[in-house]
Amino acid sequence: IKTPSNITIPHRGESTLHQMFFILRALHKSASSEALGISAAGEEAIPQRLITPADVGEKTSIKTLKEMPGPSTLANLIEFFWRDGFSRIHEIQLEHRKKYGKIFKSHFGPQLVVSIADRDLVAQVLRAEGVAPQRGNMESWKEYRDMRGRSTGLISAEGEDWLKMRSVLRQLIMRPRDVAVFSNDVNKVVDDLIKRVHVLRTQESDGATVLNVNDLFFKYAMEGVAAILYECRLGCLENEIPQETQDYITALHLMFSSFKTTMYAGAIPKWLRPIIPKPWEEFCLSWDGLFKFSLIHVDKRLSEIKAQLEQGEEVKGGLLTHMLITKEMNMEEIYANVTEMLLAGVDTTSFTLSWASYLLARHPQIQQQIFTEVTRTLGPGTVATADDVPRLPLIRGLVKETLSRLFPVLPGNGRITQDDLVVGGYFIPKGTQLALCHYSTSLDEETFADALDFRPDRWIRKDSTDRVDNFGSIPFGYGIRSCIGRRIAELEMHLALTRLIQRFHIGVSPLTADVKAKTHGLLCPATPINLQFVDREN
Ligand code: HEM
Repeated sequence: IKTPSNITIPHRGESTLHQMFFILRALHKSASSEALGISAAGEEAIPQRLITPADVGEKTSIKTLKEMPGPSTLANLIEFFWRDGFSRIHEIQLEHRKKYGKIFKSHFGPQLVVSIADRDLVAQVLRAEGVAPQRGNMESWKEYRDMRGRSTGLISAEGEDWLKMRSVLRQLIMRPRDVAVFSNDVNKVVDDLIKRVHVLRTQESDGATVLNVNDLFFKYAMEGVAAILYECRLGCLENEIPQETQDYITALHLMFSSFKTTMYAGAIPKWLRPIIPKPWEEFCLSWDGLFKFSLIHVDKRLSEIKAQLEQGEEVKGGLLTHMLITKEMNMEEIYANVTEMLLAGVDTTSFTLSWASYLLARHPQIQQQIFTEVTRTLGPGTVATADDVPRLPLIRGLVKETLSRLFPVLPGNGRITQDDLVVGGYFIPKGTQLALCHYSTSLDEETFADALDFRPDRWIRKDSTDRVDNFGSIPFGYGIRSCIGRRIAELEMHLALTRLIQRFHIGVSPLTADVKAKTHGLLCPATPINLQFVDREN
């Protein structure tokens, strides 16, 4: 980015920052219906505006929410609080889909959630979205920001505020070609990932095993996304991690590891906070840590830019530089957005890489096919860039089969309806919290034959009409409110997996039994994945 010399750089004084947990938050909130934007009329609602079946192509007569099947409040309480349903949200989706059908309702205290577990109904809901869709209730996020005088970012913002920031950011990182320019930066991080594999495996007696690969991929994902967002390196993959980076990791872990606690931060009414202070305190503490880290890095880049301008030098840079120079967002909005993007971009990417490596290790023949494709396409030892990825359909298929089907890291998503709707023959009043059940749709045999099989080649298109992607698997969401970091995440995953497959034969360590998934905000491994990385002969 070239900067005209007359440009003034804003300083802080001038301006006022996939789990995942969007749907979990909605599911677990016990805030009042009003706060949640649920229609006051609730289940018994009579349409304010007459919606005819023809509006949505329905042929049957419209039923009310009261007629919709679903588990009772008591059954839900037992499921979630007694049988630890929080860690089995994905399995519960499948069970409820089987028991109640494509669309069913659940009560969580005063909160009504309508779950949609069908590809076509999900499509109908998302296609009917307005200009600023709402995912779920973000009151606790907003409360923290108001308390500290911070701005909302893309995840937490709504309405006009969201629309404004989204329109800035979507110009910058939504298309593959926007992020292709980061190939070299990401590849430098991949170099360090490979070096780290070498270091870690020497620490084990077989000289091949990397214990708990998610720890490695977490550091890779954080380093990769920060290289793009902050335009700097954090040292996550070094032997000695710098203290400020370590502090950030602690804050991030606090946010996710004490997931239930931080989730309850929003669920526990304010008047109960003096009696049960811990959830809210931890919630604030972890946000403090996340924001602090962003402030350090954004301010550092700002100082560098100012210094360059003072020297009369041309300012070149990436995403952050662009945001700082164009001033399309104020400083608080920049802090909030990089903070929320870093938060959204690390665990989502690292769990997907862990699951993809695990699947490769469990399926040596498929791994060999992918290796053959990579070697034939790139030639031995060539480092892939974003431009090569379209020529590596099995690498893309590997990510899709992992993320879009077997282990969708966000097993569900949410929407609050912004208009009265008829879905699946039921009238759903404006303001209803919907849960879109991606885990169950991604395993639906009607959409994916042999749905439980790991087949990256199912994603290879035979011709231009042969579209295998559809609403049965939308791991990054859909439409105007879909994941803004999708292309960044894909770049990081494609480049890392290609290089790992080129360099190593990945096998399951004898220390690893069958690894099951559990929901902990995101769909993550229930036990550590330990893998062997054996050098391939080139
Ligand atoms: C495998 C990796 C990832 C997955 C599966 C994922 C998935 C998702 C999903 C499902 C949503 C909600 C979309 C919707 O409601 O329709 C979302 C939103 C979001 N994601 Fe990601 N994500 C990933 C990586 C990233 C990365 C790397 C970043 C940032 C660099 C990021 C930033 C965001 C943000 C800011 C939002 C909120 C967008 C908005 O509300 O406008 N994500 N993501």
